[in-house]
Amino acid sequence: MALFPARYRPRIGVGALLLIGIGFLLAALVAILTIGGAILLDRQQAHDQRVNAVLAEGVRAELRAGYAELERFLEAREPRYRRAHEKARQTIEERGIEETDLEALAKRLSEELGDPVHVYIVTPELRISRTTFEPDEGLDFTMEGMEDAHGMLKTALAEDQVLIGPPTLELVSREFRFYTYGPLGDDGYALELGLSPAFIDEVFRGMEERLDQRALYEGELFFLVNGQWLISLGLDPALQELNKAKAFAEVPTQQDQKLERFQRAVGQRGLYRPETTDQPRSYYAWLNRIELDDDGHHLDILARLEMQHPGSEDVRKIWIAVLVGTGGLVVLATALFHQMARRLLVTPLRQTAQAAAARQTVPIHGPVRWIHELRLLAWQINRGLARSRREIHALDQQAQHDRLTGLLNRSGLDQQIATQVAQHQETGKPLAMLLIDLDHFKRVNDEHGHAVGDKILRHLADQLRAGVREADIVGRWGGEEFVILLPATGLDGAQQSADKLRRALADHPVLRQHGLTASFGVSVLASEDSDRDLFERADCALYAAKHQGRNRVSIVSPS
Ligand SMILES: Nc1nc2c(ncn2[C@@H]2O[C@H](COP(=O)(O)OP(=O)(O)OP(=O)(O)O)[C@@H](O)[C@H]2O)c(=O)[nH]1
Repeated sequence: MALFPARYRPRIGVGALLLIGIGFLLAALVAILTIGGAILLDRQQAHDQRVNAVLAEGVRAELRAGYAELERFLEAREPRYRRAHEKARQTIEERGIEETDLEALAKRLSEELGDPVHVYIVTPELRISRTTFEPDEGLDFTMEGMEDAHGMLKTALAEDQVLIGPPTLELVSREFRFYTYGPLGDDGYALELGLSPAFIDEVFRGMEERLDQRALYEGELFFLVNGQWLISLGLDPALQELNKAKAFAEVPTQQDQKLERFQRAVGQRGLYRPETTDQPRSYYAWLNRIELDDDGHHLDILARLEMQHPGSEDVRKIWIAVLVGTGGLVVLATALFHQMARRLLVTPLRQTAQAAAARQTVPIHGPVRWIHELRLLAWQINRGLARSRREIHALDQQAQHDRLTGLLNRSGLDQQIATQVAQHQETGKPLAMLLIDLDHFKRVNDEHGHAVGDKILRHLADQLRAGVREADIVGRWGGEEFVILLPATGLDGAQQSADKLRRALADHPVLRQHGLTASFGVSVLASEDSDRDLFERADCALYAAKHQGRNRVSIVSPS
């Protein structure tokens, strides 16, 4: 059998409702995270592009500034430098550059200038070597690390990769170095090791593959030889004296912490922002790596950038917005769920419980109509209520009726008498009572047994019921004694009715077969009477009828 009648067929269940709600929430979360993620990605890409742009322009500007600074520095030196430079240039031009041997060149310069010439060489291992060429002395390459540098320099010169140009004397090798010539205080002249334009070109060739936009830039360019800090390209104010070589040598130990950051940037080969930096807008970008020789010597080029609006700030703001959005959505969804649960479940359940407690029918409308479980609950409660009403009614009927005759029993009669008395008091209409008792019924029981007695009682009841009006109330008071209430009937009418019944009983075939008759006591309700008064007077009348010989009607009217 189906659980529900067709008209109660379920529409939507609580489970489905929850699933729909959770599905909606998840979909919203996925949407928010997807959109947020897309925006984040977009911003991140925009940020990377901005960084690349500032790198491209910034690095170029850095290089230009470095050279300009160097030139200004050299040009601003004392006239002695200019004179020395000019003299050196003329010397080399006059004699040509057949001698590509640095030692020979330095020696010749020394002799021409009449002053000592110092050669500073920075090796890839960052060892600074100084060799002094006195006008009349030979070369001394006995210092530590000189052999390597000497070899490289010799090669560069041997390959005729030497360039002379103003304002400094530059001996340029395509490999990685240029040399500047300048006065060294009162000690003579110096050849300094630097970087060639060809080398810078090589740097850019690598970089330009990665950088294609231009933007404002503020920062520095750095070189890292074999993973160790070398120097920024622009002239450091601290290095503006001619003892630069000494400063170069001291840099690694002074910049230990900085070096660590660069090394991390090199390790990442990309944009790097130190987590613990005291400059939150500083970035370090790895640009390129140049292999210096076959022995693994290499040079990394790095840039430090100052970003006006660090991308990470932007990204962080978006993340916060996404998180706040998600949190807000969760709060909103919770409030929505709460409202839904209250409207669709809690309130209908509470109303259902109240209706059930008051034994009232649960109305099936609104959420109760639409939600499967509520509908089932309401329907079952209503069905149970209807059943219990029927049962209560049946029990009530049972409690107020006589099982043998089906007439009202004493309890039922009491209730009817009270009702009729109340109506009488209300309407003023008369009320009569007949009290009927079989005569010598004991004899029948004794002679024929109780079963026959019962049968006679049932016949008597039928006869009484059949002999009165529809509105009259017939009941069994107990034993063989019966009561008939006659609403809207006065004493005369009651007497007539009693006479008629008495005759009918006397003529009843079954009663007559056993020689049975009945005595009647009749009375009417007086206005000041209670229920009890009416019955007692009827009982008195019955007693009188019995006493006067039975099979008669006796009347006791209110005094
Ligand atoms: N068969 C049967 N007998 C009943 C029932 N209730 C009462 N009686 C009998 O009714 C008889 C009443 O006897 P009594 O009170 O002496 O009255 P009576 O014999 O009718 O004599 P009077 O009333 O004086 O004429 C008793 O024998 C009861 O057992 C019943 O439900 N069924």
